[in-house]
Amino acid sequence: MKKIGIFYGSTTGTTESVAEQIASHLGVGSSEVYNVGNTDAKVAEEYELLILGSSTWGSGELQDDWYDFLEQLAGKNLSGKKIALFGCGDAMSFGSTFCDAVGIIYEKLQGTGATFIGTVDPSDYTYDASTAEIDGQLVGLLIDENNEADKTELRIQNWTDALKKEI
Ligand SMILES: Cc1cc2nc3c(=O)[nH]c(=O)nc-3n(C[C@H](O)[C@H](O)[C@H](O)COP(=O)(O)O)c2cc1C
Repeated sequence: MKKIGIFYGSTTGTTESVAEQIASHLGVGSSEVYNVGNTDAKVAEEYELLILGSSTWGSGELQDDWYDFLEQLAGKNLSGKKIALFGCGDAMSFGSTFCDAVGIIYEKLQGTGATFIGTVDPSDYTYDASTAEIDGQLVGLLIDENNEADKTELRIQNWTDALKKEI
């Protein structure tokens, strides 16, 4: 198994909780789970697989703590590393910007040389639009604790099972 670091930004704790659940499924210790609000992006260089998670705020914007971290990360050479994305959002109240932060991170890190893994079939979701959907696939795991909390556990289980096969 490759060395995995999980990096999240979370305003009310939802994405933090999902990050912890992902860690537990992948056997990643709590010392490898980082809040981007108090972490130097240099830490990411230590890992072979970066699992990056952000909730979406405003109207389709990154969670606040992500801005600086993402800027720093985007300036790095991440060739040879893999990146898997996840995010939390609300498909009922924000159906046209559902989990857009995931799409923002995906776009921003395109020039880093990293390989993205962990795409998800969108057919299990109902939303109007999301920048996380590219070419008919979601570029990461989307979680909606506000409306579909009952699906969260299985979504995390399926995603982490699939990730294990890609790493
Ligand atoms: C003011 C406000 C704006 C939001 N904007 C969006 C949005 O554009 N898209 C979306 O999918 N969710 C949006 N949400 C929902 C949050 O992303 C969701 O509640 C998430 O679980 C919060 O995660 P966190 O506690 O980890 O920050 C918004 C919530 C609030 C209160």
